[in-house]
Amino acid sequence: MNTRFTFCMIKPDAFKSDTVSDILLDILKAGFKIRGIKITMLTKSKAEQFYDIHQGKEFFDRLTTFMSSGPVMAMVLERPDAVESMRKLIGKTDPAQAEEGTIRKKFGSDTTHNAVHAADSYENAEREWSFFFSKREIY
Ligand SMILES: Nc1ncnc2c1ncn2[C@@H]1O[C@H](COP(=O)(O)OP(=O)(O)OP(=O)(O)O)[C@@H](O)[C@H]1O
Repeated sequence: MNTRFTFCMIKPDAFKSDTVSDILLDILKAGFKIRGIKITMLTKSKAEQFYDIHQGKEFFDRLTTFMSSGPVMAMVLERPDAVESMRKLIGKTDPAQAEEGTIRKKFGSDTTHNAVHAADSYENAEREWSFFFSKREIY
């Protein structure tokens, strides 16, 4: 298993130029290299596929409607211990409970509009970047 790579996505609520650039700065300052980057918009059905694991949960429709409501920035990131480092950098799911200085604390509003997604395992990271990138789009 390669522990140098992870997947991250800036969600539609944070897709404003100031916020995007601040989040990118936080990611770069944490020592990540950007190996793939793409701005796209998910259809409702693509968002449902991406969050398939949450099918049936109370928030599933809210989450997938929000995720298909505007542009997202998908990224493949590299640094040692990539998944753990990125999860630490984004903070807890609910911005109100996220640690000071984390991306969700600074830029998220609530549990749905929480600014960023980051993969929670190396297996999921690969599944998630394959959803957005072909091999030749990762440098
Ligand atoms: N109770 C909830 N109410 C509303 N939205 C929720 C709730 N729990 C999770 N979500 C949404 O679903 C996403 C995925 O949930 P998960 O439990 O995987 O959290 P996470 O791993 O911190 O977030 P992500 O997968 O986006 O990085 C969350 O980021 C959030 O946007």
